[in-house]
Amino acid sequence: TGSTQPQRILKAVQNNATWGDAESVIATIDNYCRRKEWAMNVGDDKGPILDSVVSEVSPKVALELGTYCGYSTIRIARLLSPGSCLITLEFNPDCAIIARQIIAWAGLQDRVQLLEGPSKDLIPQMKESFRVKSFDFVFLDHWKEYYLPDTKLLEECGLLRKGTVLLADNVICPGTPKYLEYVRNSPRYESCYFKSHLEYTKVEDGLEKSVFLG
Ligand SMILES: Cc1ncnc2c1ncn2[C@@H]1O[C@H](/C=C/CNC(=O)c2cc(-c3ccc(F)cc3)cc(O)c2O)C[C@H]1O
Ligand SMILES: [Mg+2]
Repeated sequence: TGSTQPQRILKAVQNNATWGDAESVIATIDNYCRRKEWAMNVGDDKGPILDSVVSEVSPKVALELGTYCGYSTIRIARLLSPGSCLITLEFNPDCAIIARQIIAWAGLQDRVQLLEGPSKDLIPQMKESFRVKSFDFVFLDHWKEYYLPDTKLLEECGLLRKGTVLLADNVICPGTPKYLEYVRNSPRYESCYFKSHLEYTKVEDGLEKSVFLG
């Protein structure tokens, strides 16, 4: 039986990246996915936009929906100030086990809490079980049809506060029409679109930044 894509990405990191060096892990994954095997990482075109929004918000408590191999987890966590934390949700155990190793290779395991399970089960546990008051920043990059229901769930659970920034990947490709319609038309959000490209391609894609107004 062959290897999985996450296993191959981990091997590339172990063979090419410097232990404890997040930048080298990011560069290794981008090189591997651009030259050898496309993978659904936010990538090196949209990545700097993610970086700039995270740096602007400088969140104390951040949430990521959809870890996959941990590429965007590392992009976000490397920018967090000490004492801040990123909670990332992943329901596929095979992805989770790989992501934990890639996050550790980058030396960021102390700032990241990877929780295994579906977002709809984990989000309602955030206050009681994970002692989260509210999130300062949320990165949405999981199955696209879950962006809208999970945003509504975050609202209902009181996990968004005045000024919380939501940043959504893939609003053009594959596309998240119901989510876009919601955040662009709801009076409770101030939204803007950052045009870019689908990772490792020339296809248009972009990130939607939406500030919750309370
Ligand atoms: C509900 C829920 N809870 C927890 N983890 C969840 C979850 N839904 C997915 N996940 C986890 O996130 C990851 C899934 C991410 C889904 N992302 C995608 O489907 C995705 C797809 C593309 C894409 C674009 C053009 C093409 F031609 C083909 C693909 C590009 C991207 O950047 C993507 O994020 C892995 C999965 O186990
Ligand atoms: Mg994506």
